[in-house]
Amino acid sequence: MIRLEGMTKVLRDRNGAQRVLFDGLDLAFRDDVRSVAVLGRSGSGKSTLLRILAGLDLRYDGTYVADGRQVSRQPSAAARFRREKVGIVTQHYDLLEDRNVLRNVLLGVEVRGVPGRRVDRKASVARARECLELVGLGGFERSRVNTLSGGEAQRVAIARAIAKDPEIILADEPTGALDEGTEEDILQLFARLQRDGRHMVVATHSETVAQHCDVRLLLTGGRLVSVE
Ligand SMILES: Nc1ncnc2c1ncn2[C@@H]1O[C@H](COP(=O)(O)OP(=O)(O)OP(=O)(O)O)[C@@H](O)[C@H]1O
Repeated sequence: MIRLEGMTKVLRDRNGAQRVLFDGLDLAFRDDVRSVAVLGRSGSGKSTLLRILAGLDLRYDGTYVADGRQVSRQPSAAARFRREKVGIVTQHYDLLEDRNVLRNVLLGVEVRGVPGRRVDRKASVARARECLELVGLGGFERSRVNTLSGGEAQRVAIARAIAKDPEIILADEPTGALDEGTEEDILQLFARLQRDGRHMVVATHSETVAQHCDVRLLLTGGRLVSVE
């Protein structure tokens, strides 16, 4: 489903010095693998890797293939790929504070809308409500985003990411703000999405989250290595 080959990315720090973040990194899902946990020290590049997989960061060398097709580094093609295939839970949630919870999740549903085709607003609202129920936030539809706790905001971000039923779900520390019970509920939801055929890449520092993934990889020295 997802394959990265020889991915190299070089950064420049504030002083203009070069730093090789990814150095010929390879990543491939075996047929039986639905979820991959990416572990690694702070600053090793986990979020950057997810941004590349999402088609948000296009400045790298190497090959990225998803669903048998090379993902273009041309911005509009990458945006189309993202719109059609990817749901992403970012580390800082990136919710829009001027919209209520329902409208934030609706952004995830309607982003898949094909340009020129009318959006079925009623069906979109029903889907957004369903996703809020799935993350345990039924009843929060009208809440303002800036009144939410960290864990509630994180679950809104998860609801938005899964709302369009994407083939690839990318999640950056998706349970970092959740208590143990809520984390377990979200991990069960992720397991269900995988049983339904979705693929996930999860960046995490949590051993619990990593153990719920099929494969665990450590990002170190600019490459991914297998860990138990
Ligand atoms: N646009 C950029 N320009 C320069 N450096 C960057 C840029 N984006 C990220 N970095 C640097 O790249 C490194 C990797 O960052 P990234 O956020 O991917 O790490 P991470 O493994 O997700 O860290 P954490 O576990 O703390 O979230 C960091 O040292 C960061 O400062």
